[in-house]
Amino acid sequence: MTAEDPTTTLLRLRATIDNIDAALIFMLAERFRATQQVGVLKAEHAMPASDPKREEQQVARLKQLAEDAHLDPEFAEKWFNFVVAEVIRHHTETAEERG
Ligand SMILES: O=C(O)C(=O)C[C@]1(C(=O)O)C=C[C@@H](O)C=C1
Repeated sequence: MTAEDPTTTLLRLRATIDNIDAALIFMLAERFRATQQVGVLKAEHAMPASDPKREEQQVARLKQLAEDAHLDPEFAEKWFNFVVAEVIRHHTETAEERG
């Protein structure tokens, strides 16, 4: 069996990366669609934008999942905190608009 040409290998791997990046964008869009509704619910019922206890549970769960998947748990936590900071920013804006 002949080895694959390095350029072909690179292109093949990049095609996989592109598919995964596209899936991540769709997943993130769905997540933000859900959190947008949470933001409206919270604003309408005068609930606080953030819920640190819930975040603690999410981080613990995601770090365990990351470990199981051989992904750096610290990276998983950083990713989560980055996304949640944006969600809280949206919630705060929604509360200001509706409050
Ligand atoms: O579950 C909530 O209460 C949300 O507002 C969603 C969410 C999240 O993005 O997962 C965001 C902010 C909260 O601090 C906790 C979780």
